[in-house]
Amino acid sequence: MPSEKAFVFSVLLITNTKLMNTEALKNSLRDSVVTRWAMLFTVGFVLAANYYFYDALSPLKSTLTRELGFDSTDFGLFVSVYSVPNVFLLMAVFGGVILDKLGIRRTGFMFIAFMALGALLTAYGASDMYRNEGLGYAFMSSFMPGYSPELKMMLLGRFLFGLGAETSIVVISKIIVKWFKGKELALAFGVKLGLARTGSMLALMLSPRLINSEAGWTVATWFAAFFVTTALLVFLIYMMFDLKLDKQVEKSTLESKSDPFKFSDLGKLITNRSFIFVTLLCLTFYSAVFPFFAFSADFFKNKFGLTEIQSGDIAAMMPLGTMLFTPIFGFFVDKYGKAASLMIYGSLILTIVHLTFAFTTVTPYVMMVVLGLAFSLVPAAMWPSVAKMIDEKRIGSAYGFMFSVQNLGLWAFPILAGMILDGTNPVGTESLDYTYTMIMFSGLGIVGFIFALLLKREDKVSGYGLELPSNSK
Ligand SMILES: NCCCC[C@H](N)C(=O)NCC(=O)O
Repeated sequence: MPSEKAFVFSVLLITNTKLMNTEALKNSLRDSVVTRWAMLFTVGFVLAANYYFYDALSPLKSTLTRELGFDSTDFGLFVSVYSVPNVFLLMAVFGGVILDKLGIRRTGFMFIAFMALGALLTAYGASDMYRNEGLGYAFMSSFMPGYSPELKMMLLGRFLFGLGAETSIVVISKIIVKWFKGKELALAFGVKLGLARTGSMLALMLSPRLINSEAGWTVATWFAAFFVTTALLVFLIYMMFDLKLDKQVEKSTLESKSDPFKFSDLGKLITNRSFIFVTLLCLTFYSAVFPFFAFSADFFKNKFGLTEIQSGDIAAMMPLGTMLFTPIFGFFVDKYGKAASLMIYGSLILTIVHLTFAFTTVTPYVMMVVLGLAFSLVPAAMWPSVAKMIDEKRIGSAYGFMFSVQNLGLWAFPILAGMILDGTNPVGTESLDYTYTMIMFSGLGIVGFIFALLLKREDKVSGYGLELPSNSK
């Protein structure tokens, strides 16, 4: 019968197409171990440049005071302005939404370009060229006389850098999910973070050495800015591979584009209790780490009477530790799970380290490595856990939302740390007392610990399987 034949023919056709699609999927670029790890190292370079620039001026706090007249509050303001676009303009949220809408290539390029522009402007603001009545100097001198024209130009640069930097991290997180979901996802996140921390470590070690260059201390800021500009070029290489993968996957799976973004999606995020606890842990934990890290070299210099180079080297112990530990914990999470428990241990260790810094003189070399342990446990477990709670199509918006909330802390706590320092140390004090600042960071650690406990308890109800290995979910 013709209708029967037609039915059998269509069943055969569908089965055959499905088989072909599965075959093509198997052979897509992401299935080549070498290619997907090469992609990770390519975007890891962009991340390393991002983190390098973020930390490049941290070991130069006293140089900024000497050369540009910054006090601790100015320095805190400079560190925190990075977060202003992400908190007050919700740039990381919009960046995530734009990412889910426009895709990885266009969003990535646009936001890394912002990073490069911001980095170049910051270096320009500190340069002799600008300070000798260069372009924009007169304008920056014409308002808010309480703030120097150098500080204002550098704030503008860091604002633009922050606007690009956070969204570019969201883009890179989505890239990792795209290439590694269902494979060694947590390990990939661990290596990605290890590469990012390489940037921080290099910044802490190189910047205090570059300020002694014959061409002057600003070599340190220009070097950082050119590193970021190179990252923009490196991202172009990634874009070519991303395009190729999309063509393969489109052909083979007839996969629909991601659904258009709806604001109700944000509503879904903020009513997901596990997501809320992980976001609040992200806010408190990172507020106790990054703002502390920005002041850490100056803290060691003041508390232990060290030079700029020695203090930078000690501060660099923390990212050095994380470069080793984060991939190991990532591997552990993939294989054995226990992500929620690792976040609890990480928060506890963080609190103990800060209390030790506040009240003892235990050698900072050891404590910074221990801090590196805490700073590996939580990130290695946290970021892949989000991919278990949230659908891949919404992962950009989810990471963007978390980053915006986290940036509230990265904005407020450097300013608070600077104000506490200026407030508890009379003007002209030879060595700054950091005790109260460290108590503030310890308090954040304790609150983070509570959110980590709540997250683990909630996981038993929600069933996302945070305690289970990666491929079992
Ligand atoms: N580069 C310093 C700020 C980065 C913050 C970023 N939103 C983030 O959380 N990255 C993950 C990490 O563990 O570094």
